[in-house]
Amino acid sequence: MTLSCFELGERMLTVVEAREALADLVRHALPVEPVPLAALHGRVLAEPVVSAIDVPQNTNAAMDGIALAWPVAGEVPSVWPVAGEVLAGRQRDTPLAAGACVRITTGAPLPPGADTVIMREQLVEVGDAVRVEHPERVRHGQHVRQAGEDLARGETALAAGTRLGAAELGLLASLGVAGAFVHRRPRVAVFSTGDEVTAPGEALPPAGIYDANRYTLAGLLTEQGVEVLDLGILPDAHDALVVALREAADRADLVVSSGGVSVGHADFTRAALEEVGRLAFWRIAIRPGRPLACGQLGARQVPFLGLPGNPVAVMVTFLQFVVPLLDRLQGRAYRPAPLTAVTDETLKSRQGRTDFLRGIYHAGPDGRLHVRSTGAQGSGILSSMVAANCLIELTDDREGAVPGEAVSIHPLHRLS
Ligand SMILES: Nc1nc2c(c(=O)[nH]1)N[C@H]1C(S)=C(S)[C@@H](COP(=O)(O)OP(=O)(O)OC[C@H]3O[C@@H](n4cnc5c(N)ncnc54)[C@H](O)[C@@H]3O)O[C@H]1N2
Ligand code: MOO
Repeated sequence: MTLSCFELGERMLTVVEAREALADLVRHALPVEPVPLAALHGRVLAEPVVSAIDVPQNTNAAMDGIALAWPVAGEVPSVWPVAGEVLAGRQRDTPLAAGACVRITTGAPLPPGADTVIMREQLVEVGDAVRVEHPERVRHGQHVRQAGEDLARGETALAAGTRLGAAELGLLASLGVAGAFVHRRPRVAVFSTGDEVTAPGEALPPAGIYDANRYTLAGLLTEQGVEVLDLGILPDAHDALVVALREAADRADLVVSSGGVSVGHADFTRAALEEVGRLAFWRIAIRPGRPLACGQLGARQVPFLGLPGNPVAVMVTFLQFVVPLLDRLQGRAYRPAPLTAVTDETLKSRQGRTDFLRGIYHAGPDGRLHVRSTGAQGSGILSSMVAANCLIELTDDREGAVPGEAVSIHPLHRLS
C-alpha cells in the first residue's frame, strides 16, 4: 500500500496537504441503493436525474382571467366575446376563434391559438363579453408560463453528487420521480478518550471534565446526514478498547475520536489503535487543531480520524478534515463556500499557519459583509463558538488582518 497518509512523518503539514493526504483513506464511494422520494432528504444522488417531461407540461395561465390571441398589429379590440371556460386540470382542444377569449384559471393550459392572459381585476363584464379596461397596457404574451420553461424534457435536472434538500425534493417530485439512486448513508462511529472525561449526568470528579466532544460530533455528523454509532467514552483499559475499536471497524464506514493525539501522548488509546489498525500522527499548521491522528482500522481498512481533545479544535478539524471524507464516501466533491467580509477589528494570526477564529458577520450599511471575532479564542472555550455565526479563515500566507481588510469567512450552519 502506498498511502501518502503514512509517509508524511513528523513534518508540519499545511491544511491543504493534510486534506489531500487524508483523501487517500477513502478509496471508494459507498454502495448505491434505490430510495423512495419521501426518504431522500439529506441523501446524495449517485446518478444524474434527467427530466422525462416538460415542466410545466403545458403552456398555461399564470393568472385567473381570460386567455386570448392578442393581435400583434392593427386595431386592438377592447371588448372580447367569451367563447368558453378552461379550469385548472381541464384542457380545451378547440382553437380560439379570432377576436374571442376564454375564461381561464391559474395553471390551466392555454387553448390552441391563445398566447396572452389578462387578469380578472382588469376586466369589466358586459353581458357575454368582457371589456379590457386599459388595452394599451396589455403586453403580447403576458402572464403565460411556457411549457418546459422550468425544465425541458431530456434536460439534466440534478447532477450526480447533489445533496437533496427541500428545494431538490420539490423539483424531483415536480418531475414525477418517485425515487432515486443514492449512496448509502455513511455510518460513523464516534468515541471520546481520556481519564478525566466524564459522561454528563454523572458526578464530576475533582479533576474531571464533562464529555462535550461526543455530543458536538454527533450534532455535526447528524447535520451531515450521517448515521451515528456512539461508542461512548472508551475506558483506559487496553482489552476493552481493542474490542470496541474492532467492533467499530466492523460496523462503521468511518471512525472519529477526540482526545489523546498530542505529541508524546502515552496512553492506552494509541496502543489499542495501533493494535487494531495502521496509524499516523500528524502536526498540521492550523489553529486550533494542530495534532491529529489518522489511519485505517481492521481488515476492511476503515478510515480513522483522531481529532484533538479541545472542543473547539474538534469542531474546526471536523469541518476541515471530516467533512471532505464524508463527501468522498458519498461520491461528491468537497465544496467549501467561503464568503468575503471586511474585518472591523484587528485579527491576530501567524504566518505559516492557518488560523480559524470564531466570528460574527453581518451586512453593513455599505452593502458589504462585516465581521468581528467573538472574543476569547482559547481552543477549549465553547461559549465563543456558540456566539459565532462563522469561522474567519486567516490563511498561512498572512499575518493577521487590520480593520478594513478583506478576510474569508465560512458561515456556520446553525439551527435558529
Ligand atoms: N507538548 C505538546 N502539548 C500539546 C500540543 C503539542 O503540540 N505539544 N498540542 C496542544 C494542542 S494545540 C491540543 S489541541 C491538545 C490536543 O491534545 P489531545 O488530543 O491529546 O487531547 P487531550 O490532551 O486528551 O485533551 C485536550 C483538552 O481537551 C479536553 N478534552 C478531551 N476530551 C474531551 C471531551 N470529550 N470533551 C470535552 N473536553 C475534552 C481535555 O480535558 C484537555 O483539556 O494538546 C495540546 N498539548
Ligand atoms: O490545536 Mo489545539 O487546537 O488548539 O489547542
